[in-house]
Amino acid sequence: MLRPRNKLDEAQRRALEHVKQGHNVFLTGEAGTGKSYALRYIIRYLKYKYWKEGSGSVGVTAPTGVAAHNIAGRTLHSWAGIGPGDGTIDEYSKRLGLWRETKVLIVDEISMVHPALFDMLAEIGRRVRKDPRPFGGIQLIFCGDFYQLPPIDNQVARNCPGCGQRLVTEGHRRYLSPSNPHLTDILYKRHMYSYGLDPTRWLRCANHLDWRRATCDFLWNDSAKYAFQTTSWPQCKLKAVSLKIPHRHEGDEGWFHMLSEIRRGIVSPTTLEYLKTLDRAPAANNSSLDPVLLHTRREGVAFENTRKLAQLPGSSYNYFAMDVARHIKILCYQGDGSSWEEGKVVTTSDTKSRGFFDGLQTASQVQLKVGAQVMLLWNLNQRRGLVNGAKGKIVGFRRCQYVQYRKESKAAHDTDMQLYFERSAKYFPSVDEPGDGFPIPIVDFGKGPVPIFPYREAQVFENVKYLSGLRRFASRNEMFRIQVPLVLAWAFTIHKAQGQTLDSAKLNLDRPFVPGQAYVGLSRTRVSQNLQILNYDSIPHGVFAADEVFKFSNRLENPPVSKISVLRRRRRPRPLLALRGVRGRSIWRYGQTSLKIIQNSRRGLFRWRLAGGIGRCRTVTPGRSQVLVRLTAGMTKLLSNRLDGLKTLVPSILRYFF
Ligand SMILES: Nc1ncnc2c1ncn2[C@@H]1O[C@H](COP(=O)(O)OP(=O)(O)OP(=O)(O)O)[C@@H](O)[C@H]1O
Repeated sequence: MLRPRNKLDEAQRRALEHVKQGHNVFLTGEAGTGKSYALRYIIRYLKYKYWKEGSGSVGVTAPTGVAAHNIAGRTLHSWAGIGPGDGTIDEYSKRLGLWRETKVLIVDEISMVHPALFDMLAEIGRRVRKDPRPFGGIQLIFCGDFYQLPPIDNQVARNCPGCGQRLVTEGHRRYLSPSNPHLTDILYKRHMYSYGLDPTRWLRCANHLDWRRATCDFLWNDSAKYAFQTTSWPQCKLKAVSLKIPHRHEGDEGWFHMLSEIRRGIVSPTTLEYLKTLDRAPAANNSSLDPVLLHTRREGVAFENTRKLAQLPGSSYNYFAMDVARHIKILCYQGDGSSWEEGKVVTTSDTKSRGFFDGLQTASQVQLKVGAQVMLLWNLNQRRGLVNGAKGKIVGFRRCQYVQYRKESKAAHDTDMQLYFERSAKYFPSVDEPGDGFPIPIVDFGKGPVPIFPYREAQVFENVKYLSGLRRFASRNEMFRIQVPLVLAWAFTIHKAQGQTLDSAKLNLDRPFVPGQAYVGLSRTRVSQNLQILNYDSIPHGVFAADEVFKFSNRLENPPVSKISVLRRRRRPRPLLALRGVRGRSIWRYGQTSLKIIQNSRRGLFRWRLAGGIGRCRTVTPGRSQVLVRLTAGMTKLLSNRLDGLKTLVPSILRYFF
C-alpha cells in the first residue's frame, strides 16, 4: 500500500515522476537527504504497478548485504546470479528467465558498485535481452552518493568485464600504447570526459591472445574506480535528481552545512574548532542501548565487541554456522509433461566458494551472552520494527528441541526454512555447549522479548539446459549458510554503518583508508550532540574526497552549456547603456571610437556621438548630461568586449541593460 505522496519533498516527488514516465534515474544527494526513503516509495510504487499488470518484476538490489536489507532487497551479485563472480559472462548469460522478466532494476548505494561489475552486468543484459542498450534496456534506478564509500576491490574486479577471464596481477598487466591500432582516438581520449581515467591504462583481455580459446575483444581502463567512469554509465542516459533537504539533520542545520564541507574534503577552521568540542561523551538519550562505536577497521570493531562481551558476567554460547555448497542435478521433465523428478546431489563441499560465505551478512561464528548488545540481520517483522539493523539486548536463552523449533519457527516466521528442516534435521548451526535442545537467544528490541531462530542465507543459481521438446534437464548450484541472524553491536565498521541512522555514536577515525570514510562516520547521527569524536587529531588528515568524484559531481550540478537556444522569439528592445559625462568632453575613447556629448546649439538639445551614431541625451545636473544609448547589434558586441575597459575609463556608467 502506498503512503500519501505529500510525505515526499519536492525533489523526491520529481524523482518519482521520472520513474513513472519510464526514465532511467540517478537519485543522489548528501547523507540524510532521504535517498533511501524516496527509494522505498519508488519500490512500493513499481511493485504495485507490476503486480497489477500481472507480468514483469522489479529487481531491488544493493552492492552489500547491509544496504540490500535496508531496502528489503538482495545483493546485486545474488540478484544477477553471478555467485562469487569468478565465472564468465557466457555462464552468467544463461539466467535467461530473470533478465527477461525484469522490468526495472534498482540499485541502492551505487557508489559501492565496482566499475567492472557494472560493466559486466550491462554487458550480460545486452546479450541476454538482445538489446544494444546497457542492461538490455531494463529501466534503471540508481541511488547513492559518490562522495560516500567507494567500491571494495572484490573478486569481480579481477576478472575481465567482457568474458570473465581471470586477470593477471597488477604488476604483470600490459597496457596498450597510444599508437595501438585497437585503441581508437576516441577511446584513448575518453579519459578527458570520463572524470579522471588514466589514458595510459587501457587494457585488453588476456584471453585475446590465447589462440586455443575464443578470443575476447573487450577493452577497458583499469584506473576506473567508480561506476560513473565506465563506458556504460553515459549510455544509460540517466536523469539525475539531487536531493537537498537535510531530513536526518533537520534540527541541526549548522551541522549539516559543516558536513557538506567535509563531504567535499574541506575542513574549515570553524568546523575544526567545532569538531574539537565533540570530544566528550555523547548526550544521553532515551534508549537503553550503549552508543555504537564506529571504527574504520574490522580489528578495532572485533576488539571493542570482545572487550564489552568479556565485561558481562555469566557464560556465553558460541554459534557456529552451517555452510553448504553443493551441485545438484534436478528436475528431469518427462516428455508427456506429467511429472517432475527430484534430482540427486552430485557433489557437496563445505569449503567451495569461500568468497561467497565471506561476503554474507551473518558471521561464521558468533558469541552471545545475556546482556549483549546485538543487531538483527534479517527482516523479521516490518510492522513491529524487527527489521535488519534493529538493535536490542539479549535477555535470555531458551533451550528448544528440534520438533519444538519447527513448530515455533513456523508460527514466528514466514520462511522457506521449513523445507530444509523437513528434509533433514542435520542442517543446523552448532553450539559449543551441547545440551538438551538448541539454545534460542531471546532479544529485547524495545518492544518486549522476541525469540530469534536460525535462518538460511542462500544463494542459488541455476544452469538450465534445454534438450528436445518438453524434455529438459537442469542442474543447480546451491550455496547457503544457516546461522542465528545476530551480530554483536557495540561496534561496527563505518562500511557497515553506511545507509544507517544511529541514535548515538562514538567515532574512531583511526587510519582511514578510503575517501568518504570520515564523512560517512560523521553523518550517521541526527544531531551533532549525539556524536562523540574519539581521536580528534585524525580529523585534519582523515577528511578527504576523491578528485574524480569532485569533477563528476561538479559536472552534475553545473552541466556544461552545450547549446544556447532562443527560448522565445520576441521583439525586445535593443540594449541600453546609460552614461553620464561633461558636455563637450569625450567620456569614452577606444581607438578611433569616442563618445562625446555635444551641444546642438540650434535646437537647444544635447547630443552624443558614438562611432558615427547620433542620439539624444538629457541634462541631469547643470554642466553634466546623462546619455541613454540604444545600441545596435554591432555596437553591443563592441561594448560587451570592452565593457571592463569602459568601466575603468568612465566611472560614471550608471547601468548596462540587456
Ligand atoms: N520526506 C521525508 N519526510 C520525513 N522524513 C524523511 C523524509 N526523507 C527522509 N526522511 C528521514 O531522514 C532520515 C534519513 O533518510 P535516508 O536514510 O533515506 O537518507 P539517505 O540520503 O539515504 O542517507 P545516506 O546517504 O546516509 O544513506 C531517515 O530517518 C528518514 O526517515
